[in-house]
Amino acid sequence: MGRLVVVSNRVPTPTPGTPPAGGLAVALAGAMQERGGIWFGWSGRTLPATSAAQEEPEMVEQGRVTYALVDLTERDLNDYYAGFSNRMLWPLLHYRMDLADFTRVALAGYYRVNQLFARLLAPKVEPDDLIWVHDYHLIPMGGELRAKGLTNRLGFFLHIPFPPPDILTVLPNHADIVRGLAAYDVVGFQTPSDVENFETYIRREKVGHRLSDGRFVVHGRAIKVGAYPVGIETKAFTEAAEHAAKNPLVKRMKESLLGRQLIIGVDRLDYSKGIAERIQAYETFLTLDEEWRGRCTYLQVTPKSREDVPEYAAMEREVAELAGRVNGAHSDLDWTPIRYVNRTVGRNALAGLYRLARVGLVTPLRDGMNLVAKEYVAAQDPADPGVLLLSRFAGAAHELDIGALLTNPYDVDGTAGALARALEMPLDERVDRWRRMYDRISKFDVTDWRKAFIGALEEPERTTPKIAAVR
Ligand SMILES: O=P(O)(O)OC[C@H]1O[C@H](O[C@H]2O[C@H](CO)[C@@H](O)[C@H](O)[C@H]2O)[C@H](O)[C@@H](O)[C@@H]1O
Ligand SMILES: O=c1ccn([C@@H]2O[C@H](COP(=O)(O)OP(=O)(O)O)[C@@H](O)[C@H]2O)c(=O)[nH]1
Repeated sequence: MGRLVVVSNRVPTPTPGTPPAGGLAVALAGAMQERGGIWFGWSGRTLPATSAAQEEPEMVEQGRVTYALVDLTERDLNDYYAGFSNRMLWPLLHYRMDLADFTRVALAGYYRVNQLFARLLAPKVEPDDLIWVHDYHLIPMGGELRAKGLTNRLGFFLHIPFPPPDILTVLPNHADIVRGLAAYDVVGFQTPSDVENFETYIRREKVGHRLSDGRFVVHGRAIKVGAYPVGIETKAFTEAAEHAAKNPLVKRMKESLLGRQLIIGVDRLDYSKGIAERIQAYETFLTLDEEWRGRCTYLQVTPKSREDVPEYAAMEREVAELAGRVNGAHSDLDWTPIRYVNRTVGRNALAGLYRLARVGLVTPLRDGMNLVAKEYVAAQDPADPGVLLLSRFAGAAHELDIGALLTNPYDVDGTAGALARALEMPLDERVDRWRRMYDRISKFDVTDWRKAFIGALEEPERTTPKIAAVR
């Protein structure tokens, strides 16, 4: 069996005790420790803009994983990460054409960093290694590795949505981006809708078609394309929640509630997460359902994210002002409706907070998957579970629609009504809904996800991803 070489922009720096806030790092960390191999990517450090690019990655061994970490210059990081990845691809792939900002300078930086990564990684690769590249920052990486003569099996997984062609074609270089995907042997998306959008794109743009055996021909290469919804470490997360009552943060939180029902939201500070719309829905709920005033507390945990991107700085102000205004208008001397916290909470405490909460509010405007939704379900007490209020536009809704209360986050009044329904839901209905979701995330967890994708990469013709059997 060849080694696994994982490539992703975000590599959790192997420093014990620092929780990675971001689903990709969370999903891959366990999988990497279990299988072992090389994890290659950005170190999280920057070099001054005038420095030369790094010539050799820093190699750090930890357990079964060797981390190969590359520092980026400020200029490279700005053009590739803050620029093309997060001001063009991120908004566009989250259906936000209004926020997309395309510049040739940022595009050049995107290709420059992909070339740098390929140049530094290629010499470390052995002939039978499996290479698995992750996410929108690194789409051209496969083509760059092929250009260096690598014939290894190459897989790519997109953690964020793949939008319909009318949106994708707003990207001036959409044709090159899709040609980049054709360099891989397996391309994985989060949901069947993303696969459908990809198929519609290649058909409409006349660059490929689906074969009768299910594979796709794209730019003349036969590749496997499928939905591999990312999971969580369900069992470990449940155990963390069971033991979290002793956690000092969880204890303090519980005591401070004074018997009120807890509503929880946990999201990076990102416009895709619909935090402002969620706060508005909560305000509407408090206005319409006056009997709940003083009887519930909404905790919104929101670590800051991508602060160098102007749209994120703008929304940081917007959300803080909104939370402040709602608290100003509705607080009482002994009650604050929203606790808005801009800090990262560690995994164990988070598990305990989810378990305390009667409602998990997960209402993104658009999200590739959303691991918080699955973690909330995993953390619940089977005898008295909470209710997941989930946006129909989260990838997780494809799996958790069997038990969650689905909501349209653009419909503020509808979300407010769903919140009241969640808080008032009788125990037997809560148990029934939760059980169905819990079964699903237990039957298909992060290990199954990794095995399904790697199985397809190792034996593309013969492997049927487990997900196909479950749905
Ligand atoms: O690395 P950052 O810029 O700090 O952002 C954090 C991660 O955000 C995105 O996560 C996505 O992957 C999750 C796991 O598959 C998924 O549940 C979520 O819906 C996605 O938004 C991004 O795609 C990652 O590359 C970032 O590391
Ligand atoms: O304070 C926080 C906030 C978030 N997270 C974790 O960050 C991940 C967020 O992943 P998700 O897929 O929900 O969204 P993303 O941020 O990747 O878009 C989840 O595992 C959360 O538990 C965390 O550990 N601490």
